Amino acid sequence: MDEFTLIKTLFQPLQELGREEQASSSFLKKIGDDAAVWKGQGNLAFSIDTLVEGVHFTPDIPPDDLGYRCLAVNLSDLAAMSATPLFYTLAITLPKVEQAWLSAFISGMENLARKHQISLVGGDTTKGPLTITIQAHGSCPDPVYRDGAKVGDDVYVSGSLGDAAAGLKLWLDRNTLTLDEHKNYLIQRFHRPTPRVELGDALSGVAHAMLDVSDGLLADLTHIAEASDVSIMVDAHLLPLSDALLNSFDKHQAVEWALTGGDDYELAFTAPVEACDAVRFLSRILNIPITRVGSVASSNTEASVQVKNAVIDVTRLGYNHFQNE
Ligand SMILES: Nc1ncnc2c1ncn2[C@@H]1O[C@H](COP(=O)(O)OP(=O)(O)O)[C@@H](O)[C@H]1O
Ligand SMILES: Cc1ncc(C[n+]2csc(CCOP(=O)(O)OP(=O)(O)O)c2C)c(N)n1
Ligand SMILES: [Mg+2]
Repeated sequence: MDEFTLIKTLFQPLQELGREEQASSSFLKKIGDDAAVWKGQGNLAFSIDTLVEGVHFTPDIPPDDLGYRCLAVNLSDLAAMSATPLFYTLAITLPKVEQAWLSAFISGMENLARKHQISLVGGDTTKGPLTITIQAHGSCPDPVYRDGAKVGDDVYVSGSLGDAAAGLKLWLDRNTLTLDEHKNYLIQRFHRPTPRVELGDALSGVAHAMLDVSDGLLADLTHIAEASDVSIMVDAHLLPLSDALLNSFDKHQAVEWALTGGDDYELAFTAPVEACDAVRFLSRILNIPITRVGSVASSNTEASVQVKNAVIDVTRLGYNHFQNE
């Protein structure tokens, strides 16, 4: 059973058991998007993600980068809902308590927490194989879901794609390479992704559907296609590839990573053609590149994502825990 079948068949049924179902509907969204949305005093979005040594990061990642990364990937999920982060909880499992390592880990986390002015409000600490789980909570007056894509929408992504997958490769091979400025930039993009919090917030009322790119652009856009019952066409010629990536790897490799590599934590969203000026304006005032990479078509058969002009054979759409199990 693959990751998403497992979630759908085993975990999703548990979402129906809440007391609130009988009273009035207090959740705008439970399982199935980048975060759940609770409609209390204003909407609260909350999202949880775990990072496991050897799966999400290598054992020798600098601990300050790890602290930063753990919080960043969770804030990215809030951004993808157009939520503003408020507070977070942390569950950490450590093989041993090493003071210097922990101080560095905390400083990396603190760096990002200060930037977004969010406090840690609870958690859990245990001994065992290094694993970090963060639940991030945010206010969400006007959430953007995955299911709102409309036929004719343009499809956009923030920043550049493929950098993180390249960064992982370089980090693994670093002892056999000379690391120049470009290669160090790519490693940094893998270890310290930038959650697009301000952009996610600003896209509420503009984007029809949105998510963050964690597994790979094609895998993640498939979630929008399925939730919205549309097909998405991505033009590989339009993919935003950084100078650092193009300077360090050949074009085929760059395109493959941009389409399927994952770990970039950029936002992918759809918006109506009329919103094109608004998107351009946001890109300029926030100083974040935003690139149109395709469009939304009706799904005559099955909702899916197609790629044109791919210079590579697309054999997998992205990362999937338990793929082929
Ligand atoms: N063990 C679980 N129990 C309940 N819901 C889950 C579980 N694992 C994943 N989900 C839900 O499934 C959806 C997809 O999860 P995931 O692919 O991890 O999203 P993301 O890429 O945004 O982190 C989300 O709504 C998430 O909350
Ligand atoms: C050491 C290492 N090997 C491989 C990867 C690649 N990788 C691992 S998990 C993953 C997908 C994102 O993780 P997931 O747990 O699915 O995050 P979510 O989609 O829930 O945000 C990717 C691209 C990595 N980040 N680190
Ligand atoms: Mg997740």
